[in-house]
Amino acid sequence: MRGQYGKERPVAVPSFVDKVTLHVAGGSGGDGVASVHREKFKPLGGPDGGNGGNGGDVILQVGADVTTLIDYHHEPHRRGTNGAPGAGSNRSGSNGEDLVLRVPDGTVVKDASGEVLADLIGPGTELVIAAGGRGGLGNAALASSKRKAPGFALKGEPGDELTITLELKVVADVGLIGFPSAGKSSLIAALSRARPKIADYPFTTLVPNLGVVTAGSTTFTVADVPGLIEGASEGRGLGHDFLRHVERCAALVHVIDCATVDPGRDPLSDLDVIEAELKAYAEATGSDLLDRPRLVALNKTDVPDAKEIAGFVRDELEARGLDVYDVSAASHAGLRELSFAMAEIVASRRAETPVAEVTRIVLRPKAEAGVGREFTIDQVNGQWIVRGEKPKRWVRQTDFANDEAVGFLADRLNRLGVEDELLKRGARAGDDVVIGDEDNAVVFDFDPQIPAGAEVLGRRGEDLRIDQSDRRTNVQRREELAARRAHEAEIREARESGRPESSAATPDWTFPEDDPALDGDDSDEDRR
Ligand SMILES: Nc1nc2c(ncn2[C@@H]2O[C@H](COP(=O)(O)OP(=O)(O)OP(=O)(O)O)[C@@H](O)[C@H]2O)c(=O)[nH]1
Ligand SMILES: [Mg+2]
Repeated sequence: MRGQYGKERPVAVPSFVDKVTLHVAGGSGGDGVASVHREKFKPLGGPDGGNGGNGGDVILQVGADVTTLIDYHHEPHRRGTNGAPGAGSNRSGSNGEDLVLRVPDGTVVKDASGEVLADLIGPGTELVIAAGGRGGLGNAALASSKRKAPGFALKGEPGDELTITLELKVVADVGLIGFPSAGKSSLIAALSRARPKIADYPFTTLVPNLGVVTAGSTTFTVADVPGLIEGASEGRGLGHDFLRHVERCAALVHVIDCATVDPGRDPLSDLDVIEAELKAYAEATGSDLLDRPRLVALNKTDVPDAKEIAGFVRDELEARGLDVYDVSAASHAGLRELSFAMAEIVASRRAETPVAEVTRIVLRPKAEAGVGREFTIDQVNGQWIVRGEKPKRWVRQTDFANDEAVGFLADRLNRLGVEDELLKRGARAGDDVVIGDEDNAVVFDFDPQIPAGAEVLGRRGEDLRIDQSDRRTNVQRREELAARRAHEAEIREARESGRPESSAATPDWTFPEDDPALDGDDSDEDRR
């Protein structure tokens, strides 16, 4: 819509949004880089590729001054900033910035299936809803004594990505409940500075209004929710949706219209209808709403007939154990007593409940492979499916265009015991081994004979993976070295004396000079 001067005219928008669907994604981690230090007269320096920065998280944070979710209604896609890639000369990429999404107190976070992930209460409370991806290691960080100049780097990982719904449950101390047009909005307007819409037709209030009331030394909040009618708990009228707003309240006030001219309605039956709705709601949702103390405000007593009706029902209500107040939102009669009664309940409830501490909630991915295990292997349709956080992550970090990087992945998987387990389970060479997310899986040919890493390939005839399991001590190494020297001397002697060397040519042991099992650094790169 364009106004007179071509400017955007403000479009009417709902001012209170209490339920939104949001798509959140952590920033991607930056790629590590493979680079070799270059200097004059030193053409082949060491690896100096820096690490990629971590992607930024998406964080939900309760803000004391935030009252609606409307911003997310307008912009439902949010993501953290990506980490920057590493660079040569050991320069790390910068980390992506976290994206902090401020939400109102009382925001319930659910996943796409409707499962509650968190209930965010108390200003400052935070939830890391989508973690950023880790940056990949550069080749400098991947170098080790067995892999002096890696020609590859790890890729940054994508951040978590998920669809959530945010639902606002008003966190108020006192909830006003009652039939449409009972005068709930009028009452909150008379008690506080809230200025809700008031009209003589039902369902004037469509979303809750909050007001702040001070009585004596207690300051508390009062929520005016949309009118309830019979069947509300089954979705009639405005339905379930707003009953959840009174769930958090310490006390409920029945606002009863004593001036109604509707046939078939009177204060007692109105109260019964509302109570039945609360009960049905509590049963359907498992809420403990029925435990809340109740007050009764017999409203509109400025109307003579209404004052009389209020007098008739008072005894009956008190006999039910209820605290009853004659009030008039119009003349403000009885409001002082009512507000002090509310304050008293609120104060005693506050004294019982300790102040909620500011919490930071971090959702960790559930251990996919089960407790205490790094991975699981299942056989499905003739394929071997390897599941586990680490294998999945390592696959994401691998640059499959680089053979050395693929070898490094195979090395890591073997160190974790994947190959051993596959052999144990009866996998044969040529079988498909699937690792990774369903839609992002990588299929390998199982080939247990081929040495894993590119550098491992450099030493022909040795299967280093066998040696890895039996770590040798330095004493053993020295002994083996001495044995090898002796053996070489034997061969030399044999050559010099013209004897055939065949008998001495194949020692029955191997001596990798650079045994990967002796590198203490492997665990560190595996943890990334
Ligand atoms: N005479 C009189 N009229 C009142 C009083 N309180 C509210 N009303 C009138 O009752 C009508 C309904 O008032 P609201 O405050 O909008 O009622 P509500 O309970 O918020 O209604 P919904 O939002 O539709 O559920 C309006 O016309 C008010 O002016 C009162 O104390 N005395
Ligand atoms: Mg209202």
